[in-house]
Amino acid sequence: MLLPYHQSPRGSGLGEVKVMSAAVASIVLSILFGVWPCLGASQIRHFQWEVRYMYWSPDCVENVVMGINGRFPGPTIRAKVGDTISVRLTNGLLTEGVVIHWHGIRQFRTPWADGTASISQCAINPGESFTYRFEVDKAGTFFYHGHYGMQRSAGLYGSLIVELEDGKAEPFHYDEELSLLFSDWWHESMHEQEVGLSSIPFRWIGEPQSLLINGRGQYNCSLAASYQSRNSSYPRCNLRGGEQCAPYVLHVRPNKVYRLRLASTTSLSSLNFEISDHKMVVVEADGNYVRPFEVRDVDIYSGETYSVLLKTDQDPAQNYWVSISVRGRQPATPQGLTILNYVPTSASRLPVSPPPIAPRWDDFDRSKAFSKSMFSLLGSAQPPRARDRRIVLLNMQSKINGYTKWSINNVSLVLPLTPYLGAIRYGVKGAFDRRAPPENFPGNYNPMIPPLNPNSTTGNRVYTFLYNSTVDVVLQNANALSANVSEIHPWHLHGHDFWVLGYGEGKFTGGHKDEARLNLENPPLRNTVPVFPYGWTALRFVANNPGVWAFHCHIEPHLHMGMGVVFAEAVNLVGKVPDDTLMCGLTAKPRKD
Ligand SMILES: O=C1O[C@H]([C@@H](O)CO)C(O)=C1O
Repeated sequence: MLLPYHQSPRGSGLGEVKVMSAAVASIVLSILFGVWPCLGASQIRHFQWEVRYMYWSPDCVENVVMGINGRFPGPTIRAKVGDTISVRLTNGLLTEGVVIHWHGIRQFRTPWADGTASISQCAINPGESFTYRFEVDKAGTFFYHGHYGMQRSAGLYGSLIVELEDGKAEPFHYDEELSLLFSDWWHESMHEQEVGLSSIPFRWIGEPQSLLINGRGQYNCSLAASYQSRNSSYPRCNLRGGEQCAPYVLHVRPNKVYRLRLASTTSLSSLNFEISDHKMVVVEADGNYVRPFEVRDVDIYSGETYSVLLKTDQDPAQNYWVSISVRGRQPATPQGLTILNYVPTSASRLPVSPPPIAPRWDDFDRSKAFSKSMFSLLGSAQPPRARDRRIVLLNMQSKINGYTKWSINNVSLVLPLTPYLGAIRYGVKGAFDRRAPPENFPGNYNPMIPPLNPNSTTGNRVYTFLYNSTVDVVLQNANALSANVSEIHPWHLHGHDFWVLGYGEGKFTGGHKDEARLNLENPPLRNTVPVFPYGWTALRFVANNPGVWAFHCHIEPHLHMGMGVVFAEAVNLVGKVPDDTLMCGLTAKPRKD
């Protein structure tokens, strides 16, 4: 079929092959798929990607990473509200499946494109291709990443930025923008990590070797060596600038306002982001506007994104440090560094003072204060006043047959072989346990001490919500297996944004005291939220997106160890689930003789 394709004026991403006009796109789509996209200036943005392992040196040490079209991190997708993204993904991994999740995109009417293996689709086999086609209906800062096994730890991720429609303005002013994708990096492969987590005795992955900014870090050397005390062991990095591990320098012009788009795709680490001598104003979180607030540094958990405004109002003859540091776990990883360079000052001129000193890793009150200073921008959607249902999810570390696991209400998630979406949509029997999962944990459970009986079970049941009902989820943190240990868990919901109603200490009882902590006036909308040690986090969402959706701890080893649940709503309203998402388990078509 010949179509009048033309190059996108903004189509800069490698792998973006062609852009069809809206009119042609809508006709083609309606013929092919029976859907009618809105007419207007929206476009279909086509990308052709191949995922492959390749040799790469993210932190100056050669490893293999999962690259896309020969790049690490993968190419940035830029689109406008209303556009349709179409990514033809070829699995060039030699012997393993792959899927890609579009983190923060709600996938209205396309739940099969959510990119979650065993939930929304079968993993794409080596050598095969699959097309992710979905609409981006909301402006904001997003990213994408692998969602099969621990492929995010292998480096399968990149940025996804959705701009406002032409003619619409953000509720804040800025001159330019820069995008920073944060990640953590191990020298041990994702497969070794998975084996260790699934072994007796348990082998924890440990802290990362390096923190990466836009895929670049420096192991065993420091950009800031000249400031360090004499007993520091890090030598100066000998970088010329063209290396894969050379820092991504932020070049800025004086007296401008920059929108920095921050996204954390870390496997494990909670981060603190700071730029020396500069304040920032937080304006967006997970694709939602927040009431602007000024900060010196930003806490960012795995799965979260922010936009912050940075005024380049410091001495333009100097350069400044940009740093990310580990929070929430005792750090064993040097801070990730790069330079804010005031053009035309030479980028190789080192800042006058040493890099910012990170807040103490266990100053949880400081972390909570940051999270609690987030409110939605005036005029944002408010939550329904009343809930229809409330579930409480206890986050517990547990044991199953001697294996170390994470469990929710005493159940550790093991995904079924047949993806839920097709299994539920077509009523496939025996695909998973159809009984309702536990809505709460026993009243006499004390989350402040290690579990008295650490043994839990595996399961794959689904929390099913009535269409358009208002659901409250309370995440209850607890003591882990060891005494005096409770960790931060950033929880990410697929298919929805939720309002963060509030945070509390200790055990959630649902009494007046707890209810009084809930903000129904201007809670921020997000898709990822932390639950702090020994505390609880309450959130509310409307089950308005027909499909099956993962809700899980975004710490990748924790999800691997079972720390997630599955939500479903109105699957009967889901359109025809594409055959190529169903070619495994019980939805694979029987062979005709
Ligand atoms: O899941 C985890 O396991 C280890 C520790 O609890 C047991 O070694 C750790 O720090 C985690 O976050």
